[in-house]
Amino acid sequence: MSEPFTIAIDGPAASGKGTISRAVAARFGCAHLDTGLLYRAVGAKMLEGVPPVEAARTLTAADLEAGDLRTAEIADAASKVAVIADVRAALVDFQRAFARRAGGAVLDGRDIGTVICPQAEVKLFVTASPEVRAHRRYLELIAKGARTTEDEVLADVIARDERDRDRATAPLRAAEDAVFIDTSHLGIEDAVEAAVEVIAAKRAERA
Ligand SMILES: Nc1ncnc2c1ncn2[C@@H]1O[C@H](COP(=O)(O)OP(=O)(O)O)[C@@H](O)[C@H]1O
Ligand SMILES: Nc1ccn([C@@H]2O[C@H](COP(=O)(O)OP(=O)(O)O)[C@@H](O)[C@H]2O)c(=O)n1
Repeated sequence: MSEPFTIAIDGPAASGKGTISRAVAARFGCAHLDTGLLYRAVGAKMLEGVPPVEAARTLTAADLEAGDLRTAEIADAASKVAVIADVRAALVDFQRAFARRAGGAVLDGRDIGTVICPQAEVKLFVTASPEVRAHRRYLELIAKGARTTEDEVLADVIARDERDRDRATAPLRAAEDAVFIDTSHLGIEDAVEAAVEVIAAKRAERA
């Protein structure tokens, strides 16, 4: 992809959007931005005592690589700072510039197809049942040595989805022109193939 070509991938917690995004970026040779990491980095700073809006306005690349941001505690903090309109506003320009870079870009998050890149050439909305998502996230967390239970992870996932769907600014929802991929009964390879098919068809339309 030599011209800007934006692929927006949204969906609830642990639906598989990051896995699909990384694979799609590798397949089409474009850059990938996990926008959840921006909110996680701001959430982590809030837990250290930095006011969230200040953290968002001064975020650096190093903050995105600071330790393990993929913990349950930081996920919860991320969804709390993500409710604050000024936090979201501080992160918009960076995401939009990334989306239009030469060579194409894949961004995954909650509001990419609706707010950050409403003009994206491809929009996907990745879903799976809460139980399937919690199971996958549970396996991921215990593999890293976290002490938790599947019930606890399910409660966290449901609470975070509700906060993300119910907030006033840029709530989690599918864009009207998004293509849905339900990964509840799809393995990783099949989920990636489903996404690749949609993207390849859109690229062919454009050629
Ligand atoms: N289709 C799938 N089948 C089984 N496991 C999956 C699938 N997609 C993702 N996973 C696993 O589920 C976990 C969450 O996936 P991830 O892509 O990080 O989700 P998200 O980015 O939506 O939070 C990871 O451990 C990942 O390997
Ligand atoms: N574009 C985005 C990305 C994430 N977020 C917030 O950041 C939190 C963490 O996002 P994430 O994508 O890392 O979470 P997972 O889906 O990987 O569990 C979400 O629950 C949202 O509250 C957001 O509001 N907008």
